[in-house]
Amino acid sequence: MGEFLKVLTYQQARDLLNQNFSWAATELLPIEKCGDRLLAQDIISPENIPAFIRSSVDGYAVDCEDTFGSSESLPGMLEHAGEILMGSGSDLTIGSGQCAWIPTGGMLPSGSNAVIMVEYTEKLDDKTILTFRPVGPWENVMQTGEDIATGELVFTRGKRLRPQDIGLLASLGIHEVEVSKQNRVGVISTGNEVIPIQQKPDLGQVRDVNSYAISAAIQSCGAIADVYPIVPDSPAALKDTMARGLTENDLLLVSGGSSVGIADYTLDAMLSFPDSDLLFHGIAMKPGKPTLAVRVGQQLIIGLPGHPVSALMVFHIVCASLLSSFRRQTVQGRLLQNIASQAGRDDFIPVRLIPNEHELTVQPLLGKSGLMNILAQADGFIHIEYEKQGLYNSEMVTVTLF
Ligand SMILES: Nc1nc2c(c(=O)[nH]1)N[C@H]1C(S)=C(S)[C@@H](COP(=O)(O)OP(=O)(O)OC[C@H]3O[C@@H](n4cnc5c(N)ncnc54)[C@H](O)[C@@H]3O)O[C@H]1N2
Ligand code: MOO
Repeated sequence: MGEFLKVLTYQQARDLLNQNFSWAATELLPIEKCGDRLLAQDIISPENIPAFIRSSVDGYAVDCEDTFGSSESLPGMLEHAGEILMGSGSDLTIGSGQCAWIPTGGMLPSGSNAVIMVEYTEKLDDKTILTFRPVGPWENVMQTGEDIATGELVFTRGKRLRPQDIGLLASLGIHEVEVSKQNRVGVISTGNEVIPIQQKPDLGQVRDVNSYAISAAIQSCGAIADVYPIVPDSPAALKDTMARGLTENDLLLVSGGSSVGIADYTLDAMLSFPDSDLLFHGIAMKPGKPTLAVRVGQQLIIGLPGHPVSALMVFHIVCASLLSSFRRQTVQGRLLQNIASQAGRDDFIPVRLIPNEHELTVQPLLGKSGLMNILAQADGFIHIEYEKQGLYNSEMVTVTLF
């Protein structure tokens, strides 16, 4: 039986993993395939949006000065000089005292600098329009480049593309962009007691929770999870599956067997690869103490604790930043009870949020790391820092949301 070697704080562990993991290569993809992908290039606008001065309403294009002084009781009178057609430029020019019908999105004719909405006008006859209120300069108009100007930095490298971002790229006519290739992450569960979820466990057996929970977490980071069949407590079988996992993936996550028990072979199997280097074994955090990581050549194998709650929490806190720059949202709430902790380790405690009239209250969900239901009920988690010995009832705390 070994000892925990090279114990780090969770920040040191996270930094070390980030230093030893490189982004997958990039690929050029059509924007319709880029939802949720990470941009691998800056996007500079090649043109102005809008490219011409556009009306934002249906109405009449006018020189605003010609509407000054008009009111319900004393309407102004303008000559109807023509109509702007949608989707084409116009050589119409508005002279003094004239107006032209313009649809929403139409291009303003020269001589006009505002649009009066149709509901504030009345057609007296084919040639005459009454105006019942004044409009100011550039009222109801979108200026050239008002949305985006030529040469403007629209997005920076590393940004996750959301539907509205894809829409903006479409508006600029950018139909393909360089994005990071999706990382492939191998997921291995190990343990003689762990069985496929389709089977009914005998006494002493448990269904394989980690393969499913961890691969869902990997997918939520935008990466591809590659799940391997459960490996029994056999160093040779573990090494075989890890060897396959390393050739087929960018990163390997192995859950179980990471502690120091007699059947905990994960570390030995990792270190049996030539060119392997132990980055850490043990993190001063709860849950997650037995977490370990080994670099094999240019690749990483991370050993997550077997307990499903620990495995998932360690993934969120230590591993997720390898795959995604996405930061989880936080909210503030008032703690509902004292929580004791040990100085010299970071604690992460699942919590439920209870909305109150004026603030959120935070109910800690305390229990052992094997209790998956705790995490399923949690809205997020709170952090008790390394040097603290606990948190007090009624303290305001920051909750990181799942
Ligand atoms: N003497 C000590 N014992 C333990 C320590 C310690 O510091 N000293 N740490 C404890 C902590 S904390 C954890 S967490 C566990 C982690 O141990 P392992 O990573 O070696 O995991 P196993 O022993 O293989 O499994 C622990 C537990 O989780 C269940 N398990 C494992 N894999 C799965 C899976 N894929 N799906 C569902 N459940 C799984 C397994 O049956 C065990 O019950 O070590 C403590 N011990
Ligand atoms: O990783 Mo362990 O949860 O501290 O049970």
